[in-house]
Amino acid sequence: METRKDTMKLRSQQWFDNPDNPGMTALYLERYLNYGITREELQSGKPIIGIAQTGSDLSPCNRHHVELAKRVRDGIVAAGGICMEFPVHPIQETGKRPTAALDRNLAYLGLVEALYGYPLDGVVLTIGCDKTTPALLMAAATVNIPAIALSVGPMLNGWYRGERAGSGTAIWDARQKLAAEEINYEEFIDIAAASAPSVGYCNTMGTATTMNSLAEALGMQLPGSAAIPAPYRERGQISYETGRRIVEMVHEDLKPSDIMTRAAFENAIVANSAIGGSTNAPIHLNGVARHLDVELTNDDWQRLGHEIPLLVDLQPAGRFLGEDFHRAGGVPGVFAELIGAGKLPNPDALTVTGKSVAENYADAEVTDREVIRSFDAPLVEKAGFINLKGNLFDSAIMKTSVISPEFRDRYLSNPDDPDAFEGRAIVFDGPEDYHDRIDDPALEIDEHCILVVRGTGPIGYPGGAEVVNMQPPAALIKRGVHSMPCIGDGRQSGTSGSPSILNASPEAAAMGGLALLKTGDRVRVDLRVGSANILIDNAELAERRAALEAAGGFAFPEHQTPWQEIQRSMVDQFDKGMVLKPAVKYQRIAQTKGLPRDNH
Ligand SMILES: CC(C)(O)[C@@H](O)C(=O)O
Repeated sequence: METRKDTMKLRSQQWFDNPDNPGMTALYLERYLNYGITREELQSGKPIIGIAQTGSDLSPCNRHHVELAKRVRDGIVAAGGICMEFPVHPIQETGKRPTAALDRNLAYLGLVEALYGYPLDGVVLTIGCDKTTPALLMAAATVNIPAIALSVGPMLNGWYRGERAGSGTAIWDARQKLAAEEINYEEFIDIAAASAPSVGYCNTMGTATTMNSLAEALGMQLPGSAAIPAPYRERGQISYETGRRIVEMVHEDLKPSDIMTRAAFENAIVANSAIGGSTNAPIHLNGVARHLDVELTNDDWQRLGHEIPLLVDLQPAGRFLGEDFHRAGGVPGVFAELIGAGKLPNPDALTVTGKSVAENYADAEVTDREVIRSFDAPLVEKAGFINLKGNLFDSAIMKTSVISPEFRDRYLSNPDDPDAFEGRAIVFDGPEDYHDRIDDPALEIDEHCILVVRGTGPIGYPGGAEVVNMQPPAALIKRGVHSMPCIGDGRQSGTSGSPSILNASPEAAAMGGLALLKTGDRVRVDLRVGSANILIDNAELAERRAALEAAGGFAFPEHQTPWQEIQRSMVDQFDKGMVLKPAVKYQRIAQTKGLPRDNH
Protein backbone atom coordinates (compact mmCIF):
# COMPACT_ATOMS: atom_id res chain seq x y z
CA MET A 1 0.00 0.00 0.00
CA GLU A 2 1.24 3.48 -0.81
CA THR A 3 1.55 5.37 2.43
CA ARG A 4 1.67 9.03 3.28
CA LYS A 5 5.35 8.58 4.19
CA ASP A 6 6.13 7.60 0.61
CA THR A 7 4.37 10.57 -0.89
CA MET A 8 4.70 13.59 1.33
CA LYS A 9 6.71 15.09 4.14
CA LEU A 10 5.25 14.77 7.60
CA ARG A 11 3.82 17.86 9.26
CA SER A 12 6.39 17.67 12.08
CA GLN A 13 9.24 17.91 9.59
CA GLN A 14 8.13 21.47 8.81
CA TRP A 15 9.43 22.23 12.29
CA PHE A 16 12.42 19.93 12.54
CA ASP A 17 13.82 19.53 9.06
CA ASN A 18 13.03 22.55 6.91
CA PRO A 19 16.07 23.40 4.75
CA ASP A 20 14.25 26.50 3.46
CA ASN A 21 14.47 28.00 6.91
CA PRO A 22 17.56 26.73 8.76
CA GLY A 23 17.29 29.41 11.46
CA MET A 24 13.87 28.29 12.55
CA THR A 25 14.74 24.60 12.20
CA ALA A 26 17.59 25.19 14.64
CA LEU A 27 15.37 27.01 17.10
CA TYR A 28 12.66 24.35 16.96
CA LEU A 29 15.20 21.54 17.22
CA GLU A 30 17.46 22.67 20.02
CA ARG A 31 14.81 22.95 22.73
CA TYR A 32 13.34 19.54 22.01
CA LEU A 33 16.85 18.09 22.21
CA ASN A 34 17.29 19.47 25.71
CA TYR A 35 15.55 16.61 27.50
CA GLY A 36 17.35 13.91 25.63
CA ILE A 37 15.67 13.35 22.28
CA THR A 38 18.31 12.96 19.59
CA ARG A 39 18.58 14.92 16.38
CA GLU A 40 18.40 11.66 14.50
CA GLU A 41 14.97 10.94 16.03
CA LEU A 42 13.57 14.37 15.28
CA GLN A 43 14.89 14.48 11.72
CA SER A 44 14.31 10.86 10.83
CA GLY A 45 10.89 11.43 9.34
CA LYS A 46 9.32 9.26 12.02
CA PRO A 47 5.77 10.35 12.91
CA ILE A 48 5.61 12.43 16.05
CA ILE A 49 2.61 11.37 18.05
CA GLY A 50 1.06 13.45 20.82
CA ILE A 51 -0.53 11.85 23.84
CA ALA A 52 -3.17 14.36 24.94
CA GLN A 53 -3.01 13.56 28.65
CA THR A 54 -6.23 14.18 30.58
CA GLY A 55 -5.14 12.37 33.73
CA SER A 56 -4.05 14.30 36.80
CA ASP A 57 -4.66 14.45 40.53
CA LEU A 58 -7.50 16.87 39.81
CA SER A 59 -9.08 14.39 37.40
CA PRO A 60 -9.30 11.12 39.35
CA CYS A 61 -11.50 9.41 36.74
CA ASN A 62 -8.76 9.89 34.13
CA ARG A 63 -5.76 9.70 36.47
CA HIS A 64 -4.91 6.13 35.45
CA HIS A 65 -4.05 7.46 31.99
CA VAL A 66 -0.78 8.66 33.55
CA GLU A 67 0.13 4.95 33.91
CA LEU A 68 -1.49 3.80 30.67
CA ALA A 69 0.42 6.42 28.68
CA LYS A 70 3.59 4.38 29.33
CA ARG A 71 2.09 1.48 27.39
CA VAL A 72 0.83 3.85 24.67
CA ARG A 73 4.36 5.19 24.40
CA ASP A 74 5.77 1.65 24.07
CA GLY A 75 3.33 1.00 21.25
CA ILE A 76 4.22 4.22 19.46
CA VAL A 77 7.94 3.49 19.64
CA ALA A 78 7.49 -0.15 18.62
CA ALA A 79 5.66 1.01 15.48
CA GLY A 80 8.40 3.48 14.61
CA GLY A 81 6.98 6.70 16.03
CA ILE A 82 8.16 9.29 18.53
CA CYS A 83 6.00 10.28 21.45
CA MET A 84 5.31 13.70 22.95
CA GLU A 85 2.94 13.68 25.91
CA PHE A 86 1.29 16.90 27.02
CA PRO A 87 -1.42 17.96 29.49
CA VAL A 88 -5.04 18.81 28.74
CA HIS A 89 -6.97 21.22 30.98
CA PRO A 90 -8.61 19.07 33.74
CA ILE A 91 -12.33 18.29 33.47
CA GLN A 92 -13.62 16.25 36.41
CA GLU A 93 -17.41 16.07 36.50
CA THR A 94 -17.54 15.41 40.24
CA GLY A 95 -14.86 17.90 41.21
CA LYS A 96 -15.22 21.12 39.26
CA ARG A 97 -17.48 23.95 40.48
CA PRO A 98 -19.79 25.37 39.27
CA THR A 99 -19.79 22.50 36.73
CA ALA A 100 -17.24 20.65 34.61
CA ALA A 101 -19.45 21.30 31.58
CA LEU A 102 -18.22 24.89 31.71
CA ASP A 103 -14.74 23.57 30.97
CA ARG A 104 -15.49 21.28 28.02
CA ASN A 105 -15.13 24.11 25.53
CA LEU A 106 -12.12 25.54 27.35
CA ALA A 107 -10.27 22.23 27.12
CA TYR A 108 -11.35 22.01 23.49
CA LEU A 109 -9.85 25.42 22.69
CA GLY A 110 -6.59 24.58 24.44
CA LEU A 111 -6.27 21.29 22.64
CA VAL A 112 -6.98 22.85 19.24
CA GLU A 113 -4.09 25.24 19.81
CA ALA A 114 -1.79 22.41 20.96
CA LEU A 115 -2.60 20.09 18.07
CA TYR A 116 -2.38 22.83 15.47
CA GLY A 117 0.55 24.84 16.80
CA TYR A 118 3.00 22.07 17.76
CA PRO A 119 4.93 19.56 15.65
CA LEU A 120 2.42 16.71 15.86
CA ASP A 121 1.55 14.26 13.09
CA GLY A 122 -1.06 12.34 15.03
CA VAL A 123 -2.56 12.16 18.49
CA VAL A 124 -3.84 9.68 21.06
CA LEU A 125 -6.87 11.13 22.82
CA THR A 126 -6.98 9.86 26.41
CA ILE A 127 -10.71 9.90 27.08
CA GLY A 128 -12.67 8.96 30.19
CA CYS A 129 -14.67 11.25 32.47
CA ASP A 130 -17.79 12.69 30.85
CA LYS A 131 -16.60 15.85 29.11
CA THR A 132 -13.07 14.68 28.34
CA THR A 133 -14.40 12.52 25.51
CA PRO A 134 -16.31 15.23 23.62
CA ALA A 135 -13.70 17.92 24.32
CA LEU A 136 -10.98 15.76 22.78
CA LEU A 137 -13.09 14.51 19.87
CA MET A 138 -14.16 18.08 19.09
CA ALA A 139 -10.57 19.31 19.03
CA ALA A 140 -9.41 16.39 16.89
CA ALA A 141 -12.30 17.15 14.52
CA THR A 142 -11.42 20.84 14.23
CA VAL A 143 -7.72 20.26 13.58
CA ASN A 144 -8.23 17.00 11.68
CA ILE A 145 -4.87 15.31 12.03
CA PRO A 146 -4.94 11.50 12.50
CA ALA A 147 -6.38 10.76 15.95
CA ILE A 148 -7.34 7.70 17.94
CA ALA A 149 -9.19 7.63 21.25
CA LEU A 150 -8.24 5.50 24.24
CA SER A 151 -10.66 5.04 27.15
CA VAL A 152 -9.24 4.84 30.64
CA GLY A 153 -11.98 2.32 31.45
CA PRO A 154 -14.57 2.09 34.20
CA MET A 155 -13.87 1.39 37.86
CA LEU A 156 -14.32 -2.13 39.16
CA ASN A 157 -17.82 -2.99 40.36
CA GLY A 158 -18.72 -1.38 43.68
CA TRP A 159 -20.28 -3.57 46.38
CA TYR A 160 -22.16 -2.65 49.55
CA ARG A 161 -23.57 -5.34 51.84
CA GLY A 162 -23.63 -7.91 49.06
CA GLU A 163 -25.33 -5.65 46.52
CA ARG A 164 -23.77 -3.91 43.53
CA ALA A 165 -23.17 -0.25 44.39
CA GLY A 166 -22.94 1.73 41.16
CA SER A 167 -21.37 5.15 40.69
CA GLY A 168 -23.86 7.95 41.13
CA THR A 169 -26.87 5.60 41.16
CA ALA A 170 -25.97 4.35 44.66
CA ILE A 171 -25.78 7.96 45.86
CA TRP A 172 -29.12 9.00 44.37
CA ASP A 173 -30.79 5.95 45.96
CA ALA A 174 -29.10 6.46 49.32
CA ARG A 175 -30.02 10.16 49.27
CA GLN A 176 -33.67 9.14 49.34
CA LYS A 177 -33.02 6.75 52.24
CA LEU A 178 -31.26 9.57 54.09
CA ALA A 179 -34.22 11.91 53.47
CA ALA A 180 -36.60 9.22 54.73
CA GLU A 181 -34.30 8.76 57.79
CA GLU A 182 -33.75 5.08 56.94
CA ILE A 183 -29.96 5.56 57.13
CA ASN A 184 -27.71 8.10 58.85
CA TYR A 185 -25.05 10.37 57.35
CA GLU A 186 -22.16 7.96 58.14
CA GLU A 187 -23.82 5.10 56.32
CA PHE A 188 -24.68 7.42 53.43
CA ILE A 189 -20.98 8.28 52.98
CA ASP A 190 -19.99 4.59 53.34
CA ILE A 191 -22.35 3.66 50.50
CA ALA A 192 -20.93 6.44 48.30
CA ALA A 193 -17.33 5.34 49.02
CA ALA A 194 -18.19 1.69 48.28
CA SER A 195 -19.36 2.69 44.81
CA ALA A 196 -15.86 3.95 43.88
CA PRO A 197 -13.58 0.95 44.54
CA SER A 198 -10.71 1.54 42.08
CA VAL A 199 -9.20 3.79 39.45
CA GLY A 200 -11.41 4.51 36.45
CA TYR A 201 -14.64 6.32 35.71
CA CYS A 202 -18.27 5.57 36.65
CA ASN A 203 -18.96 1.83 36.60
CA THR A 204 -22.63 2.48 35.76
CA MET A 205 -23.98 3.40 32.32
CA GLY A 206 -23.42 7.03 33.27
CA THR A 207 -22.17 9.67 30.93
CA ALA A 208 -18.61 8.36 31.02
CA THR A 209 -19.40 4.77 29.99
CA THR A 210 -21.88 6.19 27.49
CA MET A 211 -19.43 8.57 25.85
CA ASN A 212 -16.60 6.03 25.83
CA SER A 213 -18.90 3.41 24.29
CA LEU A 214 -20.00 5.96 21.70
CA ALA A 215 -16.40 6.88 20.88
CA GLU A 216 -15.98 3.21 19.95
CA ALA A 217 -19.35 3.19 18.15
CA LEU A 218 -18.21 6.21 16.12
CA GLY A 219 -15.18 4.21 15.05
CA MET A 220 -12.71 6.41 16.91
CA GLN A 221 -11.18 3.75 19.16
CA LEU A 222 -10.03 0.18 18.71
CA PRO A 223 -12.82 -2.42 18.78
CA GLY A 224 -13.32 -3.73 22.30
CA SER A 225 -11.46 -0.86 23.90
CA ALA A 226 -14.32 1.03 25.56
CA ALA A 227 -15.55 -1.41 28.18
CA ILE A 228 -12.32 -2.86 29.62
CA PRO A 229 -12.22 -1.88 33.33
CA ALA A 230 -9.35 0.47 34.15
CA PRO A 231 -7.33 -1.89 36.39
CA TYR A 232 -7.53 -4.96 34.08
CA ARG A 233 -4.40 -6.14 32.27
CA GLU A 234 -6.27 -5.86 28.94
CA ARG A 235 -6.46 -2.09 29.51
CA GLY A 236 -2.66 -1.86 29.41
CA GLN A 237 -2.57 -4.16 26.40
CA ILE A 238 -5.09 -2.15 24.38
CA SER A 239 -3.14 0.99 25.29
CA TYR A 240 -0.08 -0.55 23.63
CA GLU A 241 -2.14 -1.52 20.56
CA THR A 242 -3.57 1.99 20.39
CA GLY A 243 -0.05 3.45 20.36
CA ARG A 244 0.94 1.10 17.55
CA ARG A 245 -2.13 1.86 15.51
CA ILE A 246 -1.87 5.65 15.56
CA VAL A 247 1.55 5.46 13.89
CA GLU A 248 0.04 3.40 11.08
CA MET A 249 -2.86 5.85 10.83
CA VAL A 250 -0.41 8.70 10.23
CA HIS A 251 1.19 6.73 7.39
CA GLU A 252 -2.28 6.05 5.98
CA ASP A 253 -3.36 9.68 6.55
CA LEU A 254 -6.57 8.39 8.17
CA LYS A 255 -8.20 11.43 9.73
CA PRO A 256 -11.20 12.15 12.03
CA SER A 257 -13.19 13.54 9.08
CA ASP A 258 -12.78 10.19 7.29
CA ILE A 259 -14.23 8.36 10.29
CA MET A 260 -16.73 10.66 12.01
CA THR A 261 -19.13 10.95 9.09
CA ARG A 262 -22.91 11.24 9.24
CA ALA A 263 -22.98 7.42 8.92
CA ALA A 264 -20.86 7.03 12.05
CA PHE A 265 -23.09 9.39 14.06
CA GLU A 266 -26.19 7.44 12.99
CA ASN A 267 -24.56 4.24 14.23
CA ALA A 268 -23.72 5.94 17.53
CA ILE A 269 -27.32 7.10 18.07
CA VAL A 270 -28.61 3.56 17.61
CA ALA A 271 -25.88 2.19 19.89
CA ASN A 272 -26.81 4.74 22.53
CA SER A 273 -30.38 3.45 22.75
CA ALA A 274 -29.20 -0.16 22.92
CA ILE A 275 -26.82 0.56 25.80
CA GLY A 276 -29.24 2.87 27.66
CA GLY A 277 -26.89 5.81 27.27
CA SER A 278 -26.91 9.13 29.09
CA THR A 279 -29.00 12.17 28.16
CA ASN A 280 -25.70 14.04 27.95
CA ALA A 281 -24.87 12.12 24.76
CA PRO A 282 -26.99 14.25 22.36
CA ILE A 283 -25.38 17.42 23.66
CA HIS A 284 -21.89 16.10 23.10
CA LEU A 285 -22.36 14.22 19.82
CA ASN A 286 -24.31 17.11 18.30
CA GLY A 287 -21.36 19.27 19.36
CA VAL A 288 -18.71 16.99 17.85
CA ALA A 289 -20.76 16.76 14.63
CA ARG A 290 -20.92 20.54 14.31
CA HIS A 291 -17.14 20.75 14.38
CA LEU A 292 -17.15 18.44 11.36
CA ASP A 293 -19.97 20.21 9.54
CA VAL A 294 -22.12 17.09 9.92
CA GLU A 295 -25.82 17.91 10.33
CA LEU A 296 -27.13 16.25 13.52
CA THR A 297 -30.17 17.31 15.56
CA ASN A 298 -32.28 16.04 18.44
CA ASP A 299 -34.89 15.04 15.84
CA ASP A 300 -32.29 12.58 14.48
CA TRP A 301 -31.93 11.14 17.98
CA GLN A 302 -35.66 10.48 18.20
CA ARG A 303 -36.09 9.33 14.59
CA LEU A 304 -33.16 6.89 14.60
CA GLY A 305 -32.97 6.01 18.28
CA HIS A 306 -36.44 5.87 19.79
CA GLU A 307 -37.50 2.56 18.21
CA ILE A 308 -34.35 0.75 19.35
CA PRO A 309 -34.76 -1.49 22.41
CA LEU A 310 -32.56 -1.45 25.51
CA LEU A 311 -30.23 -4.45 25.35
CA VAL A 312 -27.70 -3.71 28.10
CA ASP A 313 -28.78 -4.42 31.66
CA LEU A 314 -26.59 -1.85 33.41
CA GLN A 315 -27.54 0.56 36.17
CA PRO A 316 -29.30 3.00 36.22
CA ALA A 317 -31.80 1.45 33.75
CA GLY A 318 -30.90 -2.10 34.83
CA ARG A 319 -28.94 -4.12 37.39
CA PHE A 320 -25.31 -4.72 36.44
CA LEU A 321 -22.06 -2.70 36.29
CA GLY A 322 -18.96 -2.17 34.15
CA GLU A 323 -17.10 -5.41 34.86
CA ASP A 324 -20.23 -7.35 33.94
CA PHE A 325 -20.61 -5.37 30.70
CA HIS A 326 -17.02 -6.11 29.70
CA ARG A 327 -17.33 -9.80 30.57
CA ALA A 328 -20.57 -10.07 28.57
CA GLY A 329 -18.97 -8.70 25.40
CA GLY A 330 -18.92 -4.92 25.82
CA VAL A 331 -19.51 -2.69 22.80
CA PRO A 332 -18.52 -5.50 20.36
CA GLY A 333 -21.28 -7.65 21.87
CA VAL A 334 -23.83 -4.87 21.40
CA PHE A 335 -22.69 -4.31 17.81
CA ALA A 336 -22.86 -8.04 17.08
CA GLU A 337 -26.47 -7.94 18.23
CA LEU A 338 -27.32 -4.75 16.29
CA ILE A 339 -25.68 -5.98 13.09
CA GLY A 340 -27.19 -9.46 13.45
CA ALA A 341 -30.67 -7.95 13.81
CA GLY A 342 -30.10 -5.72 10.79
CA LYS A 343 -30.60 -2.64 12.97
CA LEU A 344 -27.24 -0.92 12.57
CA PRO A 345 -27.86 1.78 9.94
CA ASN A 346 -24.33 1.84 8.50
CA PRO A 347 -22.25 -1.32 9.01
CA ASP A 348 -19.89 -0.11 6.28
CA ALA A 349 -18.77 2.97 8.22
CA LEU A 350 -14.98 3.31 8.37
CA THR A 351 -13.12 3.10 11.70
CA VAL A 352 -9.63 3.73 13.10
CA THR A 353 -8.63 0.21 12.13
CA GLY A 354 -8.98 1.20 8.48
CA LYS A 355 -11.74 -1.39 8.30
CA SER A 356 -15.51 -1.09 8.51
CA VAL A 357 -17.61 -1.58 11.61
CA ALA A 358 -18.94 -4.84 10.16
CA GLU A 359 -15.41 -6.15 9.54
CA ASN A 360 -14.24 -5.14 13.04
CA TYR A 361 -17.07 -6.95 14.79
CA ALA A 362 -17.43 -9.95 12.46
CA ASP A 363 -16.36 -12.36 15.22
CA ALA A 364 -17.86 -10.50 18.16
CA GLU A 365 -20.31 -12.31 20.40
CA VAL A 366 -22.33 -11.93 23.55
CA THR A 367 -21.14 -14.24 26.30
CA ASP A 368 -23.70 -13.42 28.99
CA ARG A 369 -27.30 -13.00 27.90
CA GLU A 370 -28.32 -11.70 31.32
CA VAL A 371 -26.19 -8.59 30.80
CA ILE A 372 -26.52 -8.06 27.03
CA ARG A 373 -29.93 -9.16 25.85
CA SER A 374 -30.94 -10.26 22.39
CA PHE A 375 -33.21 -8.20 20.17
CA ASP A 376 -35.96 -10.77 20.68
CA ALA A 377 -35.88 -10.41 24.45
CA PRO A 378 -34.78 -6.88 25.28
CA LEU A 379 -34.94 -5.22 28.65
CA VAL A 380 -37.20 -2.42 27.38
CA GLU A 381 -38.82 -1.93 23.96
CA LYS A 382 -38.45 1.47 22.25
CA ALA A 383 -35.82 2.70 24.66
CA GLY A 384 -34.41 5.76 22.92
CA PHE A 385 -34.95 9.44 23.59
CA ILE A 386 -38.04 11.48 22.87
CA ASN A 387 -37.44 15.04 21.66
CA LEU A 388 -40.19 17.17 23.23
CA LYS A 389 -41.28 20.56 21.90
CA GLY A 390 -43.83 23.22 22.77
CA ASN A 391 -44.19 26.66 24.30
CA LEU A 392 -41.86 25.63 27.17
CA PHE A 393 -38.90 25.04 24.84
CA ASP A 394 -37.99 24.19 21.25
CA SER A 395 -36.29 20.96 22.30
CA ALA A 396 -35.85 18.88 25.44
CA ILE A 397 -34.82 15.27 25.82
CA MET A 398 -36.51 12.51 27.81
CA LYS A 399 -34.89 9.11 28.34
CA THR A 400 -37.71 6.60 28.13
CA SER A 401 -35.69 3.54 29.19
CA VAL A 402 -35.65 4.75 32.81
CA ILE A 403 -39.42 5.21 33.17
CA SER A 404 -40.04 2.95 36.17
CA PRO A 405 -43.26 0.95 36.68
CA GLU A 406 -44.00 3.25 39.66
CA PHE A 407 -43.67 6.33 37.45
CA ARG A 408 -45.72 4.78 34.65
CA ASP A 409 -48.52 3.74 37.06
CA ARG A 410 -48.71 7.16 38.67
CA TYR A 411 -48.30 9.44 35.66
CA LEU A 412 -48.87 7.50 32.44
CA SER A 413 -51.79 5.18 33.15
CA ASN A 414 -54.91 7.17 32.31
CA PRO A 415 -56.68 4.82 29.84
CA ASP A 416 -58.10 7.82 27.93
CA ASP A 417 -54.73 9.58 27.75
CA PRO A 418 -52.08 6.88 28.26
CA ASP A 419 -48.94 8.74 27.20
CA ALA A 420 -49.62 12.12 28.77
CA PHE A 421 -49.51 13.73 32.19
CA GLU A 422 -50.56 17.12 33.45
CA GLY A 423 -49.77 18.85 36.72
CA ARG A 424 -49.27 22.02 38.71
CA ALA A 425 -45.77 23.41 38.14
CA ILE A 426 -43.53 24.14 41.12
CA VAL A 427 -40.77 26.39 39.78
CA PHE A 428 -37.31 26.69 41.32
CA ASP A 429 -34.70 29.22 40.21
CA GLY A 430 -31.60 27.05 40.45
CA PRO A 431 -30.70 24.15 42.74
CA GLU A 432 -30.16 26.34 45.81
CA ASP A 433 -33.76 27.53 45.59
CA TYR A 434 -34.86 23.90 45.17
CA HIS A 435 -32.93 22.76 48.27
CA ASP A 436 -34.22 25.71 50.31
CA ARG A 437 -37.88 25.27 49.47
CA ILE A 438 -38.60 21.67 48.42
CA ASP A 439 -39.84 20.74 51.92
CA ASP A 440 -41.75 24.00 52.45
CA PRO A 441 -45.36 22.99 53.31
CA ALA A 442 -46.59 26.31 51.87
CA LEU A 443 -45.88 24.98 48.35
CA GLU A 444 -48.39 22.16 48.95
CA ILE A 445 -46.42 19.79 46.72
CA ASP A 446 -48.22 16.53 46.10
CA GLU A 447 -47.68 13.69 43.64
CA HIS A 448 -49.71 15.54 41.00
CA CYS A 449 -47.17 18.34 40.75
CA ILE A 450 -44.35 18.77 38.22
CA LEU A 451 -40.99 20.02 39.57
CA VAL A 452 -39.23 22.55 37.38
CA VAL A 453 -35.73 23.98 37.74
CA ARG A 454 -34.46 26.81 35.52
CA GLY A 455 -31.46 29.08 35.30
CA THR A 456 -29.34 25.92 34.99
CA GLY A 457 -28.35 25.95 31.31
CA PRO A 458 -25.13 26.84 29.46
CA ILE A 459 -25.60 30.60 30.05
CA GLY A 460 -27.62 30.62 33.25
CA TYR A 461 -25.62 28.33 35.52
CA PRO A 462 -23.12 28.93 33.78
CA GLY A 463 -22.07 25.78 31.92
CA GLY A 464 -25.22 23.75 32.34
CA ALA A 465 -25.23 21.71 35.55
CA GLU A 466 -26.45 18.19 36.40
CA VAL A 467 -29.25 19.37 38.69
CA VAL A 468 -32.52 18.41 37.02
CA ASN A 469 -33.04 15.07 38.77
CA MET A 470 -34.81 16.53 41.80
CA GLN A 471 -36.12 14.18 44.42
CA PRO A 472 -39.64 14.65 45.82
CA PRO A 473 -40.14 16.35 49.22
CA ALA A 474 -39.16 14.12 52.17
CA ALA A 475 -42.80 13.86 53.24
CA LEU A 476 -43.71 12.30 49.88
CA ILE A 477 -40.71 9.95 49.89
CA LYS A 478 -41.82 8.70 53.30
CA ARG A 479 -45.20 7.95 51.73
CA GLY A 480 -43.50 5.91 48.99
CA VAL A 481 -43.40 8.50 46.17
CA HIS A 482 -39.84 8.04 44.88
CA SER A 483 -39.94 9.99 41.66
CA MET A 484 -41.95 12.89 40.26
CA PRO A 485 -41.87 14.46 36.82
CA CYS A 486 -38.98 16.93 36.59
CA ILE A 487 -38.35 19.51 33.89
CA GLY A 488 -35.28 21.70 33.56
CA ASP A 489 -32.93 23.67 31.36
CA GLY A 490 -29.97 21.94 33.00
CA ARG A 491 -28.60 18.46 32.57
CA GLN A 492 -28.89 15.30 34.63
CA SER A 493 -26.33 12.73 35.62
CA GLY A 494 -26.28 9.76 33.29
CA THR A 495 -26.34 7.62 36.41
CA SER A 496 -29.75 8.93 37.43
CA GLY A 497 -32.80 6.76 36.94
CA SER A 498 -35.14 9.73 36.75
CA PRO A 499 -37.09 10.14 33.47
CA SER A 500 -36.63 13.91 33.66
CA ILE A 501 -37.28 16.24 30.74
CA LEU A 502 -34.02 18.09 30.42
CA ASN A 503 -31.45 19.94 28.33
CA ALA A 504 -34.35 22.33 27.55
CA SER A 505 -33.35 24.68 24.75
CA PRO A 506 -33.48 27.61 24.64
CA GLU A 507 -32.83 27.90 28.37
CA ALA A 508 -34.54 30.46 30.60
CA ALA A 509 -31.44 32.69 30.52
CA ALA A 510 -31.84 32.83 26.72
CA MET A 511 -35.51 33.72 27.22
CA GLY A 512 -36.88 30.27 26.41
CA GLY A 513 -40.43 29.49 27.54
CA LEU A 514 -39.28 28.21 30.95
CA ALA A 515 -38.47 31.83 31.84
CA LEU A 516 -42.18 32.65 31.58
CA LEU A 517 -43.47 29.81 33.76
CA LYS A 518 -44.91 30.56 37.22
CA THR A 519 -45.52 28.27 40.15
CA GLY A 520 -49.14 27.21 39.96
CA ASP A 521 -49.32 27.14 36.13
CA ARG A 522 -50.55 23.89 34.71
CA VAL A 523 -48.15 22.05 32.42
CA ARG A 524 -49.03 19.20 30.07
CA VAL A 525 -46.59 16.70 28.62
CA ASP A 526 -47.68 14.35 25.84
CA LEU A 527 -45.11 11.70 24.94
CA ARG A 528 -47.13 10.38 22.01
CA VAL A 529 -47.12 13.66 20.10
CA GLY A 530 -43.87 14.84 21.72
CA SER A 531 -45.19 18.05 23.26
CA ALA A 532 -44.67 19.97 26.50
CA ASN A 533 -46.72 23.11 27.08
CA ILE A 534 -47.76 25.64 29.69
CA LEU A 535 -51.55 25.60 29.56
CA ILE A 536 -52.07 29.32 29.16
CA ASP A 537 -52.99 31.21 26.02
CA ASN A 538 -50.55 32.91 23.70
CA ALA A 539 -51.71 36.41 24.63
CA GLU A 540 -50.87 35.81 28.31
CA LEU A 541 -47.51 34.31 27.33
CA ALA A 542 -46.73 37.35 25.17
CA GLU A 543 -47.61 39.67 28.08
CA ARG A 544 -45.32 37.78 30.42
CA ARG A 545 -42.51 37.89 27.88
CA ALA A 546 -42.90 41.63 27.35
CA ALA A 547 -42.91 42.22 31.12
CA LEU A 548 -39.76 40.13 31.62
CA GLU A 549 -37.96 41.81 28.76
CA ALA A 550 -38.91 45.23 30.15
CA ALA A 551 -37.43 44.15 33.49
CA GLY A 552 -34.11 43.33 31.80
CA GLY A 553 -34.65 39.65 30.94
CA PHE A 554 -34.15 36.51 33.02
CA ALA A 555 -31.65 37.20 35.79
CA PHE A 556 -28.66 34.93 36.35
CA PRO A 557 -25.67 35.12 38.71
CA GLU A 558 -22.80 37.45 37.88
CA HIS A 559 -19.68 36.15 36.15
CA GLN A 560 -17.08 34.90 38.62
CA THR A 561 -14.20 34.21 36.21
CA PRO A 562 -13.09 35.57 32.84
CA TRP A 563 -13.97 32.30 31.16
CA GLN A 564 -17.54 32.35 32.52
CA GLU A 565 -18.03 35.74 30.89
CA ILE A 566 -16.35 34.80 27.62
CA GLN A 567 -18.22 31.50 27.25
CA ARG A 568 -21.58 33.06 28.16
CA SER A 569 -21.15 35.57 25.35
CA MET A 570 -20.67 32.97 22.64
CA VAL A 571 -22.03 29.58 23.71
CA ASP A 572 -24.84 27.87 21.82
CA GLN A 573 -27.70 25.97 23.44
CA PHE A 574 -27.74 22.29 24.46
CA ASP A 575 -29.71 21.13 21.41
CA LYS A 576 -27.03 22.69 19.21
CA GLY A 577 -24.21 20.94 21.05
CA MET A 578 -23.32 23.75 23.50
CA VAL A 579 -20.47 24.66 21.15
CA LEU A 580 -18.76 28.03 20.96
CA LYS A 581 -20.54 29.67 18.05
CA PRO A 582 -17.42 31.31 16.56
CA ALA A 583 -15.48 28.03 16.73
CA VAL A 584 -17.64 26.02 14.35
CA LYS A 585 -16.59 28.00 11.32
CA TYR A 586 -13.07 26.60 11.78
CA GLN A 587 -13.21 23.25 10.02
CA ARG A 588 -10.38 20.78 9.27
CA ILE A 589 -7.83 23.51 9.88
CA ALA A 590 -4.73 21.36 9.29
CA GLN A 591 -5.93 21.13 5.69
CA THR A 592 -7.80 24.42 5.19
CA LYS A 593 -5.53 26.85 7.02
CA GLY A 594 -2.09 25.51 6.19
CA LEU A 595 0.59 25.73 8.86
CA PRO A 596 0.70 28.52 11.44
CA ARG A 597 3.45 31.12 10.84
CA ASP A 598 6.91 30.63 12.31
CA ASN A 599 7.30 32.07 15.78
CA HIS A 600 10.54 34.02 15.38
C1 LIG B 1 -22.11 10.48 37.75
C2 LIG B 1 -21.80 11.75 37.06
C3 LIG B 1 -20.59 12.35 37.69
O1 LIG B 1 -22.87 12.62 37.21
C4 LIG B 1 -21.57 11.61 35.57
O2 LIG B 1 -20.51 10.77 35.33
C5 LIG B 1 -22.75 11.20 34.75
O3 LIG B 1 -22.97 10.03 34.59
O4 LIG B 1 -23.43 12.08 34.19
